[in-house]
Amino acid sequence: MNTKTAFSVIAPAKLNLFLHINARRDDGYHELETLFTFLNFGDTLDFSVNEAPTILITGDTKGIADCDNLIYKAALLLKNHCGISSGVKINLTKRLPMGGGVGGGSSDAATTLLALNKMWNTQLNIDELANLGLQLGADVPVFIRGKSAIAHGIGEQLVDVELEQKWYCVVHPNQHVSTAKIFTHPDLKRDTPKISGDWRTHKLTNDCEPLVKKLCPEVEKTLQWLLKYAPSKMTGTGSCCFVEFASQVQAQDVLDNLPHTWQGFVASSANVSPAHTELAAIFDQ
Ligand SMILES: C[C@](O)(CO)[C@H](O)COP(=O)(O)OP(=O)(O)OC[C@H]1O[C@@H](n2ccc(N)nc2=O)[C@H](O)[C@@H]1O
Ligand SMILES: Nc1ncnc2c1ncn2[C@@H]1O[C@H](COP(=O)(O)OP(=O)(O)OP(=O)(O)O)[C@@H](O)[C@H]1O
Repeated sequence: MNTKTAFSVIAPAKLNLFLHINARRDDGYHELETLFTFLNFGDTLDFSVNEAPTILITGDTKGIADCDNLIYKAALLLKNHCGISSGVKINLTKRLPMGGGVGGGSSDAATTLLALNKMWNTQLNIDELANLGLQLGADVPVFIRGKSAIAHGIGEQLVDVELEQKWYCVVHPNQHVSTAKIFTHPDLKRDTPKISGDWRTHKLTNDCEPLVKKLCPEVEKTLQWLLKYAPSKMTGTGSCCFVEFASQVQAQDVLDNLPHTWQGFVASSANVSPAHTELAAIFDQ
């Protein structure tokens, strides 16, 4: 049951509908141009009061130590930033593949910040939460702001866009791709010019795709297999690949035919993050 002391919230997946890398900065991060959308599919985080003043993480933590878990880090960051004495229990049901390019860890962190800001009544505004989130990862701010957007900078400068709702079949080829490994690889293409004018009229690619295909033949195989159905793309630094359709039936057909060695899911896109929609239903009634 959802009450204000015990409630569940989604940590949705994101897709990078394109991802251009424009330059490497002096601090090692990369200047990007990328289009983010959210999916109605993700992890579930259950929040409840902890009588002790500690942050307790349970569930599918898959061997991630508490001190490395982005959920724990997000809760601790907000607790320390706002001088909160309360604790919290957070249970994770993991559905998003780790190292899959669908932003699972970043989304878990963002949902934690958004939910605890309500539960602890810390009243930070979205800009403050996004700035805190950026300390945890370049992808966290878009999940905090919760709007489909084109991102610049390292992914934190966001301009909202309205996209048509689509259905996606997202396939995980059972490969973990390290974001850091791709961004430090000498063969990564890092010189795509910034888009001038309307992005919709440009050739939109994922600059990580050629390198990830080379390093990870299973990703190449997945992209090839998906081509039978529709133009296939990779999200983020991989390993997940996806195809886009107007209808759920078309996306489900791909999933139904998926080779057993891979996993996948079907989801629709949303211009507003489902985490925001769910939190509003719990707290803003
Ligand atoms: C590739 C994307 O998934 C696209 O949405 C994100 O930019 C990655 O976001 P993220 O996983 O939250 O990234 P972080 O945890 O901040 O960084 C992971 C690794 O990627 C590198 N990184 C990340 C973002 C960026 N714009 N340039 C980078 O070079 C960082 O140096 C780091 O080694
Ligand atoms: N709650 C969490 N969920 C998933 N990964 C976590 C979490 N906390 C820490 N991590 C670490 O973060 C790493 C990246 O996980 P994540 O699932 O966000 O990758 P990703 O989808 O490729 O991300 P991105 O698209 O943002 O690069 C994992 O390999 C794991 O070690």
